[in-house]
Amino acid sequence: MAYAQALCASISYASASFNKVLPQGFPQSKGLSYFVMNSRANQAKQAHICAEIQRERDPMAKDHAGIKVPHVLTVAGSDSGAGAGIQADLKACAARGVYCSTVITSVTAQNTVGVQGVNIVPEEFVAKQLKSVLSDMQVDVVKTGMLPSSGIVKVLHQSLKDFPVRGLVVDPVMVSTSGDVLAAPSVLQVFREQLLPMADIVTPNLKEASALLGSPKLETVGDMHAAAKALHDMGPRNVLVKGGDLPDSLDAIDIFYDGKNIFELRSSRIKTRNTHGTGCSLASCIAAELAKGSSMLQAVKVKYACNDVVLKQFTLAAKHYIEASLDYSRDLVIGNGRQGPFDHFLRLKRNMHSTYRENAFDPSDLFLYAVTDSRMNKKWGHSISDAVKAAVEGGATIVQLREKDIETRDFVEAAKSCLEICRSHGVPFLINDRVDVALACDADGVHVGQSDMPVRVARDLLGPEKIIGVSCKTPVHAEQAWVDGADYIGCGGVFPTNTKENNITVGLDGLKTVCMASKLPVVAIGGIGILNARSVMEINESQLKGVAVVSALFDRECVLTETKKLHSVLMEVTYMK
Ligand SMILES: Nc1ncnc2c1ncn2[C@@H]1O[C@H](COP(=O)(O)OP(=O)(O)OP(=O)(O)O)[C@@H](O)[C@H]1O
Ligand SMILES: Cc1ncc(CO)c(N)n1
Ligand SMILES: [Mg+2]
Repeated sequence: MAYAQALCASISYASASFNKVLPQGFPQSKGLSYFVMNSRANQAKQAHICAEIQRERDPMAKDHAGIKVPHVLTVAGSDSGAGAGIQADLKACAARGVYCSTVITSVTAQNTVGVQGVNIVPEEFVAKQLKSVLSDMQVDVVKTGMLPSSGIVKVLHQSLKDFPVRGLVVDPVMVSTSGDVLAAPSVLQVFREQLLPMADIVTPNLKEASALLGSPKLETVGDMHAAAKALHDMGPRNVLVKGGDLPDSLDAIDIFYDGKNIFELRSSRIKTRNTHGTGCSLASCIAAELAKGSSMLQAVKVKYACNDVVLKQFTLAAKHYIEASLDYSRDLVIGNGRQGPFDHFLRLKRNMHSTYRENAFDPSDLFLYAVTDSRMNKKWGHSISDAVKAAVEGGATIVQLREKDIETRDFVEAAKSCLEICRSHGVPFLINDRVDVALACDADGVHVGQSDMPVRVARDLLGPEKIIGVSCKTPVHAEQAWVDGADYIGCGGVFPTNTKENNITVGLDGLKTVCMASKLPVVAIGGIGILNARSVMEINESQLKGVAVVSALFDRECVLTETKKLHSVLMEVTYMK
C-alpha cells in the first residue's frame, strides 16, 4: 500500500512538472493524467487545480511561456555524500528558484568522515561539457567549485572567453574542511593569472585566502580585512573572505570588499555539526541571486560605479539563507563522521512545520527606511510611485506606504504600483496600519501603531511569512512586540517632527533605553535627517539597525538626491573603517 502511494505521488509529481513546462495552449500529457485519474480521481483533479493556480502565480512558470528562466551553470566536482560540490550547488539553486546546469570536473568518493578518493575528469571532456551547455542554454552566471587541475582552469578560462556570461562567481575550492586536498598546487598560479581577473566575486575560506595570497594563516577579523584587500588587487571585482572556520568567534563573520568599502557581514554562529558544504551552497546562492537580478545589477552598476551595493545585498541574502538552513538542520543526523550535510529545502518543509519562516525578515533591511507622505508628494507635484521609485533608486532599503487621506480603492492601486517598483529592486514593501490593503496587494507586511490592529491579530491574518513592525516608545512596548510575534520595532519620535501631531518625543536617551531592552531589531524614527542621522546611529546599540525618514526624503524637490545623500551618511557611520 505504501509502495502504491509512493508510486502515485511520483507519477502525479512527474505529470505536474511535465505539464508545467509545456508551452501555453499545448494539450496536457494525456497518458500520465489518465493513469492518475483512474487511480485517485478526486485527489488528482484537486492537485491539478492547485498546480494550475500555482502556475498562474509563479513568475518562474510564466517564464516558461517564452521568457527566460534565470540560469546558473556550476562547474564543480561531485560529492558522493551530496553535502558539498555539484550536489550542494543543484540543491541551493533549486531552493532559490533558479535553473542549474552542471559541468563535472571530478568525481569524489566522499562522506561525512572525509574524502576517500578523487577521480579527475579529463580536461578535454570538461571542455566538451562546457561547450554543450554554454553554446545552447543561455547561462546567466557561472559558478565554479572544485577545479582540480591547472588544465581544467585553462579550459574554463577559454570557454568563458568563447561564450561570455553575465556573471562569474569563483569559489576557489582547495582543501575540504576535513583537511583533504581538492586541487593540485599548480592550480594556484593559473587561478591568479586567469580566473581571478575575470571574477565578479571570489569567495575563499580562511585557508584558501592564505593559499591564494601565499601568506601565513588568517586568525583574526583584522587578518581577513587585509586579505580581502590583497585579493582584490589580484583582479576580482569583489571579494568575500568567509570566516566559517574563524576560531573563537561567536558570530559567523564574513568580510566583503568591493574595492572601495569593507563590510563585516555577521550572522549568529549556529551550534551544529552539519556545516559540510556551506561554502559551495553560499557561492551557489550568490550566483542564483545574481542570475535572478542580473538585469537590475547592470542597471544599478552604472549608478553606483564601483560601489557594488547590490552584489553586497545578494551576498547578504545568501548568507542569511545559509544561516537559516543551518539553524533549521542543526539536529539532523546523517553519517557517522565529524561534519554532516544540511538540508537546503526549507521551503518544501514549510507545510510540515508551519511556524517555520523561510523568508525570515532581514534586520539589515531597516538600514534606510522610507515612509511616504501624500501631502508632501502633493506639495512637490510628485506621484506616489515616482516618489517611491526615486527613494529605492537612491538607496532606500525598505519602503512603507503611509496614506492617511485616501480612498481604499486608490490606496490599493497605489500599493500595487509601489509594490512592483520595490519588488524589481529587491526592497521589502510594507503598508502602514491597513492589514486589509496589505493582503489585497500581497505586500511584504505591515507597520502598526500601539492603537492600530494588535500584532497578534495581524499575524493571524497575514500568516508567518509577512513582516510586521510596531511602533514602541518604552521597554514594555518592546517586550510586548516580541511576545506578540512582531519582526521589528520602530522607536520614536526621537526628535520633534511635524508629520505627527501631539507625538511625545523619546530623545536619544529614550531610544537607547528601548534598544537595550528590545529583543527585536529597532529602527529609529521621528525628525531624523541628513544632519542628525549620524548622532542617532552613534548611540552604538547593536539592536539599532537604521533610521526611518519621511520629510528628509519626501518633503524635498529631488527625492533621489536626498535619499542618496542620506544613504551615504549612513554608509559612512555604519561601515566605513
Ligand atoms: N556554524 C555556522 N553558523 C552560521 N554560519 C556559518 C557556520 N559555519 C559557516 N557559516 C557560514 O557559511 C558560509 C561558508 O563558510 P565556510 O568558511 O564554512 O566556507 P567553506 O569552508 O568554504 O565551506 P565548505 O568547505 O564546508 O563548503 C559563510 O557565510 C560562513 O560564515
Ligand atoms: C566535490 C567537493 N567540492 C567542494 C568541496 C568543499 O566543501 C568538497 N568537500 N567536495
Ligand atoms: Mg568550512
